[in-house]
Amino acid sequence: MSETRIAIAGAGGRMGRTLVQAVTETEGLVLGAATERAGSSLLGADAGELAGVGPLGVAVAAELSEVFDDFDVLIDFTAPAVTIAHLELCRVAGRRMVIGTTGLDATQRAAIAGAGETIGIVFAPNMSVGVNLCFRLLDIAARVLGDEVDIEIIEAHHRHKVDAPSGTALRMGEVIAEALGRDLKEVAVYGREGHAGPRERRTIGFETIRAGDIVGEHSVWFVADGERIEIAHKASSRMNFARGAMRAAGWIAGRERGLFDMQDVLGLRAYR
Ligand SMILES: NC(=O)C1=CN([C@@H]2O[C@H](COP(=O)(O)OP(=O)(O)OC[C@H]3O[C@@H](n4cnc5c(N)ncnc54)[C@H](OP(=O)(O)O)[C@@H]3O)[C@@H](O)[C@H]2O)C=CC1
Ligand SMILES: O=C(O)C1=N[C@H](C(=O)O)C[C@H](O)C1
Repeated sequence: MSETRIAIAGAGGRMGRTLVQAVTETEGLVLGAATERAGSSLLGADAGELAGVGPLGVAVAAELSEVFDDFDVLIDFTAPAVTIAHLELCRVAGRRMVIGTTGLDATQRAAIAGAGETIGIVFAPNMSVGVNLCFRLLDIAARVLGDEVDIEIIEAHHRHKVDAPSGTALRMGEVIAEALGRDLKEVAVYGREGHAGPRERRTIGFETIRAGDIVGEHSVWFVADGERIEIAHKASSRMNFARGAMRAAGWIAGRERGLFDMQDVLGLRAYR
């Protein structure tokens, strides 16, 4: 069987470097291309050297259009505007995508859904198997505990993270709200300050911590009078996300079109 050629966008970033390393550790995948922003000091560097795995013979390019002949699946963990620009290029060129970027607005998410009618896309705010298992556990907890508990979602990330709450925390809120028949847009409360008033049972609270080098921590509290259930995930390495992205890339390589997430890749929908 032939290998799937992977392109990594943002190959010099925190996730980009980890993704390049993960490609070299994954059977059936090979690095075909790597990109960085135009003007970056990293252009022309060997992507393997940047990732600390030794030379791979793939020079970092400034434009995706320069390397279209060199890859089958683009893995994009960059920034919303960058991802959307890449999306349009991949849609026209017929290249599949794995998108891990968070912080996209409703219009940008709709663009991804639209492109899924033409190309295969896996789009997920967290590619770790553990977090995706947590999504299923949260669905069960919310259905069992229902309106008898107050629900709070607490997330912590490194000081460089630019979007808040994290994409994972928001997805956790969506999973819980859907299980409870609530609309997250109506019940979400983001941080509290001043005279916030007593808590309303149906609200779902979000608290955000940004500090140091925390890779990514999420904790959901279901609090009743006299007991508290916590469902928590703590990432101490970005390799968990990268390995999930590799599974997604191998999986989407075999699908012509459609928008999917990690629940599809991992077969977790069967547990709903
Ligand atoms: N789904 C998941 O499992 C996970 C998702 N994420 C998400 O991934 C995204 C990236 O996170 P992280 O790696 O920490 O961020 P970084 O800022 O470290 O990486 C982003 C990289 O993209 C580069 N870049 C900017 N513009 C372009 C362009 N036009 N073409 C190619 N590359 C470009 C940046 O370069 P420069 O710095 O020079 O601008 C940078 O190197 C975030 O949205 C984050 O939330 C993170 C971890 C897991
Ligand atoms: O920016 C990060 O680092 C991470 N972002 C993702 C998110 O916003 O949920 C996933 C992970 O927690 C790391």
